[in-house]
Amino acid sequence: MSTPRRSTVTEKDTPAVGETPATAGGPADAAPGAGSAASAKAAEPDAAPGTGTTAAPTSTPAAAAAPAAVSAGADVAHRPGTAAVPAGVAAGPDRPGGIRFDRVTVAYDGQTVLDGLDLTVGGGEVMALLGPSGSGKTTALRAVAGFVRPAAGRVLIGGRDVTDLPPYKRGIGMVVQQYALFPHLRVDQNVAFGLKAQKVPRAEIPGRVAEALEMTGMTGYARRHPRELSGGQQQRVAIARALAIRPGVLLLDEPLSALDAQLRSGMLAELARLHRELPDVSILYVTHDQIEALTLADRIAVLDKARLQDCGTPHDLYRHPRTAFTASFVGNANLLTVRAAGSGTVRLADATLRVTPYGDGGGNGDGPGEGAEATLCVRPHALRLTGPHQTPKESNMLRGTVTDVQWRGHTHRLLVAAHGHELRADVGDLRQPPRPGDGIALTFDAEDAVLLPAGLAAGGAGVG
Ligand SMILES: Nc1ncnc2c1ncn2[C@@H]1O[C@H](COP(=O)(O)OP(=O)(O)OP(=O)(O)O)[C@@H](O)[C@H]1O
Repeated sequence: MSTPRRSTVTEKDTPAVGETPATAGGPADAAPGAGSAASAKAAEPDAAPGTGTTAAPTSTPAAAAAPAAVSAGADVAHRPGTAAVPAGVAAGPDRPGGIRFDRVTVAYDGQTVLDGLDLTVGGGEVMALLGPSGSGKTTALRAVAGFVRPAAGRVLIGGRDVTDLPPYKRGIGMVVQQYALFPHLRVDQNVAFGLKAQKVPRAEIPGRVAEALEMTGMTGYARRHPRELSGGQQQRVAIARALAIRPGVLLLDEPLSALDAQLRSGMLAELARLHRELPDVSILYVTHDQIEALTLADRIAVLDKARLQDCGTPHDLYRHPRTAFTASFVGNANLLTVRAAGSGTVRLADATLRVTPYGDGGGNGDGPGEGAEATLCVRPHALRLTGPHQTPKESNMLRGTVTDVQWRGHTHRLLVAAHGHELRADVGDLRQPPRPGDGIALTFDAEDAVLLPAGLAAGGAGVG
């Protein structure tokens, strides 16, 4: 997979990206049902009318069957005409094909839920959309699928403006959390569904179904019904169905969240393998699981409150978050309120700490003036345990009192009250871990301490 670096430029700076024809195997003009696995989250009640489908299953693949109805549903965004269009913060890698959000704004009943999204998913790239609940991730995906119409902006797939095209003409495959298989159809029939709708020649269909089932390891299950499959197997069938149409773009909306932890990790590896086998397929992957995003994505786009907050490679976002929000959402972070003290140092209560200043690797622009408040991001694993009375050569030492010790198998997570914050430190599996009440000292390197604009720093943040 490609590993382009994060960019702060807008699309204007990279005009060719996403504008050239797709190289992926997706049909440019798929027939109805081409996105046969294309159903929005669990069900698309608003996409169902007029589809001529048979009874919708509990986890309705309504959209799969009903693409044409989308433009008429209540789901269609109004055009308020007042949508803010902020400058984009990301540009994609320079590979043709893929998806381009050209300042896409989506509103429901006049309320903007996606605000001027300016983002490119390069040809063959895996882009994770990561963000808290309600941040607009699924809405962005649905704008690509054609289930929601932007109030402003354009969506391009493979360089072609698809904003006004119905879903079935977009050459997309889509997989959602709840599998959305037709319960009354066998596995092979489910997989064949989109191909028939796409009017693939009858003689070709068995081969295409077999190919998709093989790719997903489901060859032996062709004649079963969904109820005879486990959740993981059903999701494989849903993926097979999406792949059978040979889409140029694969949209995955929390595809693993209905699975248990072990299955999730297995399926994650499967998805990575599938992507290696289909290097031209661009994947947009909606998740709020940072591990999934870090594992699978070439780049991660972080959304919050309807806006793109940051975009970059997993490593870049993790090592050099630009905002406290990104730092807390991509990986775990201790976020400490500090004051700039000049010459690459900050003050945290009575401690002076050497830090990575703004702009060093992270592109945070000008640093805070001396005495100004800022946020310091230190990852839990960057903290090293040392004795309370030691005076190491490096200046970055925080003294505190252990408030809790959690054994996590390969690490001990220490919670430490220090300098007005509760720090989290992941310090390896200790033979003799400290106990609550013990005084300890933690040290860290300046390059592991990233200075960020002030904000979000009440005693640390992050998940896990
Ligand atoms: N059909 C709809 N009508 C009105 N509002 C909607 C509709 N669909 C989504 N919204 C609202 O749009 C906002 C963004 O929703 P969206 O589903 O895109 O968020 P998300 O980031 O995918 O969240 P989650 O992680 O919980 O799925 C939310 O406030 C949601 O309530």
